[in-house]
Amino acid sequence: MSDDSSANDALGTLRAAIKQAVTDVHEQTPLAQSFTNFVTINLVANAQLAAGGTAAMSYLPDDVIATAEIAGSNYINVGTLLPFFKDALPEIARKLHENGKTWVLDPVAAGIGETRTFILESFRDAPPTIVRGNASEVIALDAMWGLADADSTDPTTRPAGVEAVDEVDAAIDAAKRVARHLAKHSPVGKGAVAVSGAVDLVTDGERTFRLPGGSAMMTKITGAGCSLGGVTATYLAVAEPLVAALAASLLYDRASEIAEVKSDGPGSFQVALLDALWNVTADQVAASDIIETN
Ligand SMILES: Nc1ncnc2c1ncn2[C@@H]1O[C@H](COP(=O)(O)OP(=O)(O)OP(=O)(O)O)[C@@H](O)[C@H]1O
Ligand SMILES: Cc1ncsc1CCO
Ligand SMILES: [Mg+2]
Repeated sequence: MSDDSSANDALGTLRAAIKQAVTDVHEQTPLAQSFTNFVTINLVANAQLAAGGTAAMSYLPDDVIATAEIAGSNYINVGTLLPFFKDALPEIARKLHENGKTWVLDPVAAGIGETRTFILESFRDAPPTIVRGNASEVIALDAMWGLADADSTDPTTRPAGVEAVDEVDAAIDAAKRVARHLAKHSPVGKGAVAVSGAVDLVTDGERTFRLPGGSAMMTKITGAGCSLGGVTATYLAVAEPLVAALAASLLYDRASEIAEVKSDGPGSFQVALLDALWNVTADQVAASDIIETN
């Protein structure tokens, strides 16, 4: 840990809140409900359990809205789309908003296809509390919601399937704009954006942090990002958005480092990742490198 001394107090407060969030999840086993893709649904639920929370997967609006009454937070991931999602997801977002419920969005493959674009655009005025995506997805969402200045363009950006083609740093300005937009509409008055990659980036629109570490093996299993979104919702059940996003991303970085050492390829890596999510301590998460940036 090598924090700049002038920033020590603020970072110290944040570390204490991160440690508290990890501890609270283990002590309170909060439920985070997920409406998530069919590729990685099992990993999402298992990762939420391994982090200390509980899971429930729902798809029909009345079921999602009823379950949200007993859940601490919620998670929506648009990775795989079915015809009814086009009506269901805008309705679910609107009702979560009306009912003052917090939720995390993973805008998987943002920018691809009319249906996905329609759904993601509908979230603009009933937005999530946290967006967790890769750089390409966050850049696409910022553009879709029209948050960028009219004169700023990013010619390198294009839809990227479910994998990122953009570097995390290319998404800093977009992430800050999206975070400020989320905060404006948030039921808890605050929002956050987590951009994953080799060095993760987390911002609440005011403060921005780089989180180094993790494992490149995360890109060799499916659902590392999806399950990180689910675990972010687990933490959002007990903590404010910035703390939840930081705690989840840091837990994933520490757990994936341990899993890489213990495993022998993608199959055993996924198993080792679940074990490590379970075994990493609140102190280990809170002691991680956190680099505040502009
Ligand atoms: N090159 C890398 N080195 C270290 N960690 C990485 C690297 N790439 C991704 N990660 C980690 O993997 C996790 C998921 O991030 P990633 O950017 O792969 O999400 P994603 O593209 O949405 O994944 P998916 O869609 O497959 O679920 C994060 O914890 C991130 O820190
Ligand atoms: C592979 C894949 N396809 C749709 S969602 C998903 C999981 C990773 O985002
Ligand atoms: Mg993804």
